Amino acid sequence: MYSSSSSPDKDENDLKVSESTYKLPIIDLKSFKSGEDREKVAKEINDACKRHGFFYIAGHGIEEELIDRLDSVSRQFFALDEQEKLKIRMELGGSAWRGYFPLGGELTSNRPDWKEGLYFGTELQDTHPLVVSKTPVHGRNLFPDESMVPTMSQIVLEYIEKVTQLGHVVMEAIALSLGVPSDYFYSLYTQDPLILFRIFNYRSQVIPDGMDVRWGVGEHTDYGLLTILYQDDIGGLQVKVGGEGWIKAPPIKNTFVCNIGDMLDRMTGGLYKSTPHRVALNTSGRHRLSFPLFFDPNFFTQVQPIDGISIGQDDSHQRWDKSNVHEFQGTYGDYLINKVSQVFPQLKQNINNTQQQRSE
Ligand SMILES: O=C(O)CCC(=O)C(=O)O
Ligand SMILES: [Fe+2]
Repeated sequence: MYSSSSSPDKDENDLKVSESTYKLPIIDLKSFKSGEDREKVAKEINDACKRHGFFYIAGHGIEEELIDRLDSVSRQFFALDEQEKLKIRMELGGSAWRGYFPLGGELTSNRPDWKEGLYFGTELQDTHPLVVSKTPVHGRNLFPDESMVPTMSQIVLEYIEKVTQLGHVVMEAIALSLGVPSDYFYSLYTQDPLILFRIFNYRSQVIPDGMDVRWGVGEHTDYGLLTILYQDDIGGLQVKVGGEGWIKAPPIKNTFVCNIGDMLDRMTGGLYKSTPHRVALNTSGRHRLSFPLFFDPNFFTQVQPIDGISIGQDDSHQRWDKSNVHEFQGTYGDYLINKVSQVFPQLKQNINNTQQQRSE
């Protein structure tokens, strides 16, 4: 999830990406989940978040078989004719912000990203009060016809459910890593978290002449608390770590990549930074699939700094979006919609239309 980036012209795909032995840490959650060694894991998370804002998690308990099934139905979907895929295009999802967007349908840095994708979130029925009241980014998912991609809906919903549970566990570890009670985030922000889930396909193909495309996804930070990303074996994710420049975050079997978002940066007064990242153009000859799940504060909560943590310094001059996350006033929903409208002007339009209909 991202908004427009500064992406200066000198930022070519392979420029200054360190090939060195620098590695992001892998944190094994097994002993945290079993309760055996929570302090050790909390300490590792503390180090990782202070240094990079990115880490891998192993021992997460999500079955490989579920991920394989998700990968397989996603490939089936992206292999369909464009016409078929467009039957669930995002415009049909309205302000719920769900559905398919084609290649070039999302802008970063006012340039199209070289990816197509599917947008999902927590499944809410049309009768749910938040759907009845047309709350943005809440609603029913759009799935391909069962005859086209059998079982995709069940697999996606099962994956969202399980990775959301994992998100609660990682947030407990993050709470302990900050010296607050393990249920700190749950009790204040994530009892009913905002969950958005994407499936991206970064096609490996030559960019047509005249199209100004530089990245799979341009430089950005994520907006919420925690992103849990599964990526296939192709690679391309790059992370900007302080002092080191851009480094690669390659796929590691049986792990997820986690990174913290702007709201955790805000709550920790910048102690845990939301770290910029981007995805290089895919030239591997095979499609690259990635599956980020955004585990975010409840839409209606106002995200405040943790008691006792000093208010973060204004770092907007260094940030890709030139904004100051410490200064923001409003709910998480306000923050999100404002950001998202920059990449999907159409969503803002849908929300405005909905609000207008409501007031008529
Ligand atoms: O596809 C990836 O590896 C990363 C995607 C990403 O950064 C995002 O969706 O926010
Ligand atoms: Fe991201």
